[in-house]
Amino acid sequence: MEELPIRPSGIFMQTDFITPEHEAKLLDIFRNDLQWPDRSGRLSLHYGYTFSYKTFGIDEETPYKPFPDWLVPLLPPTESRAPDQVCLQYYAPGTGIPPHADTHSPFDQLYSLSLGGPLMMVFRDSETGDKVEVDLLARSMMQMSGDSRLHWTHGIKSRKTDTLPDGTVRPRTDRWSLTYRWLRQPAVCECGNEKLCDTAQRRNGVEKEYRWKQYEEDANNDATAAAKRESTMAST
Ligand SMILES: O=C(O)CCC(=O)C(=O)O
Ligand SMILES: [Fe+2]
Repeated sequence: MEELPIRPSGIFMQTDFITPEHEAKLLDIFRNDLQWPDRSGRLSLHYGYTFSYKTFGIDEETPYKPFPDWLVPLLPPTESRAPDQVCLQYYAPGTGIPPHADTHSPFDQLYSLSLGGPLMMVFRDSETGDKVEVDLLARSMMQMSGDSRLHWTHGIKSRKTDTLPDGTVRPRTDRWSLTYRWLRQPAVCECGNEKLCDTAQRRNGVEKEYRWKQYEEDANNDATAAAKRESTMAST
């Protein structure tokens, strides 16, 4: 994987992680074989361990969901072990995900594989507010580490087109992503960023109710209420 020569630092990308033929087979499985929640907005399916936002550890009440056969060849080979949690998400054209930093303390490495239509992800520096768009091309595997993982938020605007740097307006089409997470043991982060880090906030006694925390709980619960809330959040 190659680090992108941009700010934020720490974004590693491998384009063409799989072949177009392999991708076509996966999209066929996603479209025809999987049981998706029956609602609008971004849809998620979870594999592996479910995370508990009460204990900040594995949710012992939810049984481990083994990785399906189609998922095994898609695990990042650059890590020494398989991820603890994988989330498959579907974005219909116009659907996004609010800006957030995935919770620091429970999770360490973070990867995302893009399939189907390309779109722009927006990274935002939590200190300066600077924004940078990164094009998530089909079949590319991205690792978010360092600043891009800890000190910048990431999100996807809810819109039907993206404007490329050369001015081309590119329509969105159906997109799927796989997000891979590894649990951090012990569940503490030493980055010290009080705006984005839940460990730093807890130590300073200022745990705030950020919208992205609610988003992560929603992603785990797949509640219908979450979809409603998100449709209002995403427009802000
Ligand atoms: O769709 C993606 O590529 C990333 C999704 C994301 O940010 C997340 O699930 O935390
Ligand atoms: Fe994320």
